Amino acid sequence: MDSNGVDMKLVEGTAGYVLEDVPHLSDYIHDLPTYPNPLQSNAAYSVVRQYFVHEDDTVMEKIVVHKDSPRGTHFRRAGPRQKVYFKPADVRACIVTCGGLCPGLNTVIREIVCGLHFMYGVTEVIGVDCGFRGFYSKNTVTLTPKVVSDIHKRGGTILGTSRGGHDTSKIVDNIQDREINQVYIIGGDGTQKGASAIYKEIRRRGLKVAVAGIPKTIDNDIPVIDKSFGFDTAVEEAQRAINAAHVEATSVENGIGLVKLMGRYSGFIAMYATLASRDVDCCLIPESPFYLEGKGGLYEFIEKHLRENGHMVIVIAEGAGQDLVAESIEQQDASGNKLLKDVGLWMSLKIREHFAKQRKMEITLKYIDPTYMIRAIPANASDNVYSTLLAQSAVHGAMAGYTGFISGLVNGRHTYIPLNRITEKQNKVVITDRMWARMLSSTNQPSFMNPPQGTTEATE
Ligand SMILES: Nc1ncnc2c1ncn2[C@@H]1O[C@H](COP(=O)(O)OP(=O)(O)OP(=O)(O)O)[C@@H](O)[C@H]1O
Ligand SMILES: O=P(O)(O)OC[C@H]1O[C@](O)(CO)[C@@H](O)[C@@H]1O
Ligand SMILES: [Mg+2]
Repeated sequence: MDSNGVDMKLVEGTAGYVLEDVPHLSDYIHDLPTYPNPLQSNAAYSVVRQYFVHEDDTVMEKIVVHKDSPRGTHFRRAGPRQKVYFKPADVRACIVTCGGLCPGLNTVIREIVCGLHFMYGVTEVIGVDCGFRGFYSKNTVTLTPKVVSDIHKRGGTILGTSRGGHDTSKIVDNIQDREINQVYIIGGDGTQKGASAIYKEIRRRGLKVAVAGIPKTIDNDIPVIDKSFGFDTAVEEAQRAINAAHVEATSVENGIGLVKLMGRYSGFIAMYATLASRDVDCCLIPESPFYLEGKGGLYEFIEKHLRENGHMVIVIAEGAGQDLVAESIEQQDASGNKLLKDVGLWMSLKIREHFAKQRKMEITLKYIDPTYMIRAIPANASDNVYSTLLAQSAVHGAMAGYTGFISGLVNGRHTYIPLNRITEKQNKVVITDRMWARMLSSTNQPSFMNPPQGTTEATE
């Protein structure tokens, strides 16, 4: 049993080989008919040698091994199978998008619709309006290749999205009422927990409905997968804000450019944007606590840096330093996520206040908050390709009868990962790993490891 009380499908082999397999409709519905995969007669694919994925193909989770290491955990390789468990004419698919926006959402929607249509001949695809609650409180939209043909060029999601409103039983009732038999759920960690609940309820009711998740998270906080779609686009867009901060900071005496980037619990966007830019002198993320006052603190670093260089750029992830920003009431959004205090604004006030009080140095600070600008844009070329492949993998998986899975990239290979595996924990920057060290050595910022006594607490 996993921590959510779901049976894990483990297959063990020699030398410590473990396959963490994904559920299949035939696990709980017996004697399901199968059909030849229509791709066999598809003009585009029929010429491709070994187009179908071999039953036994799996992908290793850890690829750095020692001579005597066990072979370890593997995931099923994604891709089309020889046999499918749905007759195309019988498929009635739906797509829903939940949680915050992310570049590439429309591409995933487009490619699920086009993949189903052009690869499998499925014509009935509906879009659920505005997230999970759309299953029972909104109308649906019909999705055809024509409707979605150019949506990948637009940011956001044409279906709309929302937080909260997940009522498993009502959602599954609706799936049953509408005779939907493939559910594609695009969203982050919360959404995939919702997808897992839907899958379990569908299985409890014994329905022939495949549930496929496509992980979406601009924060890159989904574990196991190499990275989430839209992440690169967001990092790229963040460069524009950092460049502006740099231009502002270098154009005045003792200029400071402060940029706040997304990252609720995970600082990947801030870390990668910093590494990409090289103009950043200090990067602050939720995983690495910092302090302001005293020896080794942020103020000391700023002062020293300004004296030596005359300007500086600071990038802060929205979830960083939340313990420092004093406020009494903790608030949550509709999904139960902690509502963050505006650390960027707070920090800009604190730095200004500190230097004004100290009277040693006059500074000019410009605060740039591009929060929503980095996620409300269309995917760049590489994220478009990535989103396309994730969507196609999800379609192949659902057609092959797999369920309760997400399609995800593991060590550069497309795989099917059990839903429960990615909802158990969040992916975070490990500050004892080499990537954080690379980042620190690019900025030369303090590690903030040894706060002097009495300076770590909220300062107001
Ligand atoms: N534990 C859970 N069980 C069932 N549904 C959940 C759970 N957590 C969240 N959800 C539902 O999933 C949807 C999206 O959740 P949330 O707002 O946390 O965004 P997310 O998918 O984590 O995306 P992101 O955080 O990247 O914006 C909401 O409709 C919420 O009700
Ligand atoms: O304002 P919203 O839509 O709730 O989204 C903000 C949150 O969404 C995220 O981008 C995750 O999708 C977080 O980084 C951020 O805290
Ligand atoms: Mg989330």
